[in-house]
Amino acid sequence: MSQEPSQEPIVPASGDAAAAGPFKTGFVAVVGRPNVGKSTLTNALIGSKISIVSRKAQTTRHRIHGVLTRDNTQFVFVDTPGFQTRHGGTMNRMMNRVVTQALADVDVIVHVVEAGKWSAGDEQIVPLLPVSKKCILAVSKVDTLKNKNDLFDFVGRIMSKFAYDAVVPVSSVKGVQLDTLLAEIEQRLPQGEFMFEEDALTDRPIRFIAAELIREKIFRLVGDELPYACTVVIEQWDEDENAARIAACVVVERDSHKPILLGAKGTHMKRIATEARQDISALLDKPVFLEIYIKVRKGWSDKESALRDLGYE
Ligand SMILES: Nc1nc2c(ncn2[C@@H]2O[C@H](COP(=O)(O)OP(=O)(O)OP(=O)(O)O)[C@@H](O)[C@H]2O)c(=O)[nH]1
Repeated sequence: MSQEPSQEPIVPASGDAAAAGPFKTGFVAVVGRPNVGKSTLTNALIGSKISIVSRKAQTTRHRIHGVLTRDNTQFVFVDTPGFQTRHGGTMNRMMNRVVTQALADVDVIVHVVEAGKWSAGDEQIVPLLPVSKKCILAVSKVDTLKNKNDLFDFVGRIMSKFAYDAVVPVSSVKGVQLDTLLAEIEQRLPQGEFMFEEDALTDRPIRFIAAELIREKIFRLVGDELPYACTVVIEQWDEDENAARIAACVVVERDSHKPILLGAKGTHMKRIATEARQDISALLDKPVFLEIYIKVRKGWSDKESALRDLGYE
């Protein structure tokens, strides 16, 4: 994605009582194995599921997930794809490279692990954590724990693997300790002027977000059966002030993936399309007509060029 050249630093509007300096700002990466709750946590921290445009200053090579501005602090959350453990091949290597690069120049890393569940996937993340960075261990989904005392042993074992700067047990679903986690991150951000407008949430183009919303529905509904085997491409986008007509194509790897996506009598696909349409409609603030097609493109996830065509870097 192209980046705007740096402009004047942005400071909160004068007259805002909370806005007297010094200001803190920095990049925060939320990492962890798939399914530990990274996206849910990041969204809960930012406080909005859908985030739209409005980056002003500062060149960055990060992909911005969202920006949270609280009083004198701006948290810039950057995207790092899940560390893939289930799927071999080119896709993994590319993904892992992206993770390592993303970690190299952020200010704070939040390593998310799921309460009571440590697996080989988590183990693979530890050597990727740069020792020179501030790193916070967030133990997610604590609402699922039957015995809270088990948490002490669990955390103790993880702390023996890496010198985390802080540990915060959280539940994104129940809103437990999210403020504590933000405070721990904030403490470790460097001083600096804000890089984004205060209401900025992300720099992703709206079509990309629409495709992500569709992909999210697919993963929610059939993710276990279709791990990393599909992507979404927006093929048509006609929008006027009254409505948007969108055609999206879901690309899967095998013929056998098609019926999984469709579900019995098309029920899965219907639900995916309905939920995605509602979200995109809320995002655009107008009615949306959404058509979703399925295409089979054999072996696409193992071909770097095909991946690039589909928008992966
Ligand atoms: N009970 C409970 N479930 C949660 C919580 N946070 C996330 N989940 C669930 O855990 C699952 C995975 O959450 P995601 O946020 O998609 O996890 P992720 O780490 O971003 O996953 P990848 O995209 O595969 O890397 C979803 O079904 C969430 O609803 C939580 O605090 N409590």
